[in-house]
Amino acid sequence: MNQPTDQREHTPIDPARVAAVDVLAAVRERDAYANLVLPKMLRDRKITGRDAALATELTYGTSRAVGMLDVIIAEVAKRPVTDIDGAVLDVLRLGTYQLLRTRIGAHAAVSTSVDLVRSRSGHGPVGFANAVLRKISQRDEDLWVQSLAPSITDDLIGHLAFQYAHPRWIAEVFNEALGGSAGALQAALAADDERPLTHLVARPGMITAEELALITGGEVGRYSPYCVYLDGGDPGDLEPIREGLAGVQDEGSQLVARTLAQAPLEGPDTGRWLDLCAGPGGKAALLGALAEIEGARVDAVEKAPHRAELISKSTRDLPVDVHVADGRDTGLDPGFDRVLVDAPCTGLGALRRRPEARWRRNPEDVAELVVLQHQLLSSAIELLRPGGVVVYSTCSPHPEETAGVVDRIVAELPVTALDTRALVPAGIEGLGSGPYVQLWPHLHGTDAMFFAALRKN
Ligand SMILES: C[S@@+](CC[C@H](N)C(=O)[O-])C[C@H]1O[C@@H](n2cnc3c(N)ncnc32)[C@H](O)[C@@H]1O
Repeated sequence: MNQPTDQREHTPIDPARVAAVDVLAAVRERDAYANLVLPKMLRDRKITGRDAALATELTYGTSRAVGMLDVIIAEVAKRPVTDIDGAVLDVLRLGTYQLLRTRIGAHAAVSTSVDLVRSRSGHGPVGFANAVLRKISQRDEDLWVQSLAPSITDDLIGHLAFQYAHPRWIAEVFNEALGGSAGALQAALAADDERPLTHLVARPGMITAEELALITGGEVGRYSPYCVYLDGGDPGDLEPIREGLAGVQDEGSQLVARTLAQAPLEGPDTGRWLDLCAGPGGKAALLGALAEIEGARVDAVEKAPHRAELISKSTRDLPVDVHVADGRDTGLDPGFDRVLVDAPCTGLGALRRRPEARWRRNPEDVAELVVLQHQLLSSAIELLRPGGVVVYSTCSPHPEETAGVVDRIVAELPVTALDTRALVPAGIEGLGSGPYVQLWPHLHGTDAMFFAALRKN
């Protein structure tokens, strides 16, 4: 059993809360990613079973809600959170999350938090932390939302953003992408605020989704023929994943790769496929498995060398050639039949899987990304043969980096937009008015992936 970092006091603190607060500190101090730090910490500290589940729920839940928790903490502490010592703030956030968003009793939430403050920061801030958390415990989440969120009648978007713990600008982007429907916005923010299922991909030709579901105890996915849903547990422990027969991949991403592999071409498929932004290799691995079945080969381009290495690992034994290059100037011969541009983007569609990301992104990030996305898609079309198909995708529903980029390219270059909705498996509802596809967590249970298929004239 792991022990708390400081044993000055007699109360042993449970390993789950110690791990959670250590991850929150890493996120705050060095911009770490909670979903990378926590699994490693659990393994290193041999935290398993219920303790691991609790640590995961507390860490990710607190990270997702942090902006909302901070407003409540600042109100009660009567000072901005920037004036609170970081180590104390981490514990206050963790304690407030437990009080407002879990079924953990108020006494346990407050007393474990006070113990954590004492063990990490000494006696000085104990009284302060105790008083703040006791006061927060006097109301439930709904009452805090009522008293601190913008008014529902004057500022509906601001209200929903607060209620579902999203920065306001992101709620505005979702609202625009959803066509201004308040009901849809509420559903989208609520779904984005929940713990997502883990999605596995059964690599075609190696294992079927049915076999993978049987081995893992998961459930076969609704839309992608390769998908299995898992509710909890560390997928890294699963044999089919360790053996490379399966991977972790959102079902929406699986549909993107499948669409590229199956889109109808004009003229024969000569077997030259390209993934222009391939790191860390999730889609390249699925494309590689599909290429093997079709007798094709995939060139996988990635600018960052360490991410290119990850592609090599995930595509070992598959017909995939990895190139460290800039997708805007690859040096590869043109004439590809199929090209994927899974563009670098804001990631606003995958916020539920990257707990702290919503509080890190800025609206200013978008303009620069849109320039890069346009350049990458132009380059892809240059590398494509006439009659070939390019699929442009983002894990974002932001109108500027999705339809905005594609519409401009269609107006500028000799390409025709295909009805991408017709290229996904039958029976997926809620794909909108087309021609592109926008998936949503609240409608499809996937990340909010956007994708558009274009054919070169
Ligand atoms: C959204 S991610 C791709 C995810 C990948 N397709 C997968 O499924 O695992 C975008 C990738 O593009 C890379 N990238 C950024 N700028 C690039 C450029 N100019 N040329 C090629 N790759 C680039 C990033 O390093 C990142 O790995």
